[in-house]
Order: sequence, then C-alpha cells, then structure tokens
Amino acid sequence: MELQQVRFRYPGQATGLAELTGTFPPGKVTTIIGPNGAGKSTLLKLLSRQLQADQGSITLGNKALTSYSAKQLAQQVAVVSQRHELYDDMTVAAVVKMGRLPYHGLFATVPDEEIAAYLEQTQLTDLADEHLQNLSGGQQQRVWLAMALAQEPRVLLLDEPTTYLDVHYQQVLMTQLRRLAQQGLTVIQVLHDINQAFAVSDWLWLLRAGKLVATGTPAQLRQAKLLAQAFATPIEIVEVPRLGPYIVQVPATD
Ligand SMILES: Nc1ncnc2c1ncn2[C@@H]1O[C@H](COP(=O)(O)OP(=O)(O)OP(=O)(O)O)[C@@H](O)[C@H]1O
Repeated sequence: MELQQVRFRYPGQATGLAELTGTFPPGKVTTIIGPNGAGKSTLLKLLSRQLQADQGSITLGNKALTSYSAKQLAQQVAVVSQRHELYDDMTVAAVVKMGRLPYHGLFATVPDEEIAAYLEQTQLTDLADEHLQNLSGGQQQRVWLAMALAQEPRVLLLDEPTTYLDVHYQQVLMTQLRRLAQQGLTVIQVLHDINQAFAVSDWLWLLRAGKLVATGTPAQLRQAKLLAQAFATPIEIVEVPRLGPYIVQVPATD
C-alpha cells in the first residue's frame, strides 16, 4: 500500500491529515504510533476506504484503492473489528462465515468446511457454536481476527488490537501477526504501547497532529529526541539486560 500526498479533513474540522506520503511494505508488520488525536485511526479508515481522501492517492498493488469494487476490496483488505454488540446473538461460526461473503453471494450458505481452518488458526474450533455474548473480550477479539482472515485478504488492518487482551494473549496475537506477515500478508496496526510497537514491527509510521513525523524501521526511529518531541514528553532509551533497548518516559521533575 502506498500513499501519495494524501490529505483528509473531517467536515467542519480545522485539523486533519496533511500531505501523507509513504509506504506500507508488503509482507511486513507496520505499526502506526503517535499521541492521542494524531490521526492514526483516521489513517486506518482511509486505508480501508471507510473514509475517502480529499486529495492525493492511495494505491494497493499499483491500483488506486478507489478503483476496486466493494467486493474486490473485501477480498484484498480486511479490518479486524472492535467489539460490537450487534453480533452478540450470533455464534462464532456464523460470524466467521460472514468473512467468506466476498467469495459468495450475500444470502449464500457458507459450508462449515470453509471456515474450519480459520477457527483452527485462532483456536476457536471448540467455541464454534458458542454465542458471542458468552465469550470473554479476548475470545471475541479472536473471532474478529478469524472473520478477517476468512476474507483471505492481502492487507490486514487492526486498530489497537491488544485493548481487550491480557499480556499472554497480547503476545499470542503479536506472534500470530508476525507469522501472517511471513506468509505474505501486509499487516498494518495502530498500537499505543510504543515498546510493543518497536518490538513487533518491521516498519513504523510516527504521526503527530495529522503529519507523518517519521517512517522507517524500529532501529531508525528509536531516537529519544524524535520520540520526546512527537509525544511531547521526556523520553529516554535505556538498555535492559537480555532484552535490549527499552523506551521509558522520564518522570517530570519540579
Ligand atoms: N468522526 C469524526 N468527526 C470529526 N472529527 C473527528 C472524527 N474522528 C476523529 N476526529 C478528529 O480527528 C483527529 C484525529 O483523530 P483520530 O481518532 O484519527 O486520532 P488517533 O491518533 O487515532 O487518536 P487516539 O490515539 O486518541 O485514538 C482528532 O482531532 C479527532 O478529534
């Protein structure tokens, strides 16, 4: 995915995204980081075409994102949703089957065999007949991932996917995303935990106030001054034995 001078503003708002130019390398995990209100979620919505850029272009595989039909786009780009009570009464299997609809008609009956692999991959096989309302936040999160994977997309978009996960499942999810990227999927996510972002990503986008402050590998962006300016807070990078560099926020002194 590639952006060329993308601009976007919500109607009636003074702020927005300005002149974003950069790439999301294929087959890599890219994480968008930046302070609150930087425009991270807005950027993800532009990448999934939930929002349309006012200017500039977004291309996927050398084709403008705008040129894909809705069905074609659903076969290319999948969004791992956040919790939605709309699905509470549905079973896990029924929700994951919705991910197959871009390959069938809207009222098609998707065979069970078609979703077996996605349930397996997300450790949901035993929960297939359970209703979503009976699942924990972490289990539900795996359902959204399974539904997105069922779309067999080229690009997977995730907005703060670790929100409902304990530290163990955060690790499980991040390992899974890395594996998916190794299989060729382009993974693009927003994370708030910068250390997690630096640890799990191949590539980073650092946003602030709607602008791309820096983009590059974690090694390139691991600079205390750059991060301190972007997050408007004193930051130091310390070396943790056996773990390597760790980004810490320095408490303000009077
Ligand atoms: N639907 C909307 N209508 C108008 N303005 C919006 C809308 N959604 C977001 N904004 C504004 O756009 C800017 C960017 O918001 P966005 O949610 O993309 O930031 P973010 O970096 O994801 O923030 P956070 O870290 O707090 O989730 C903010 O100033 C926000 O108030």
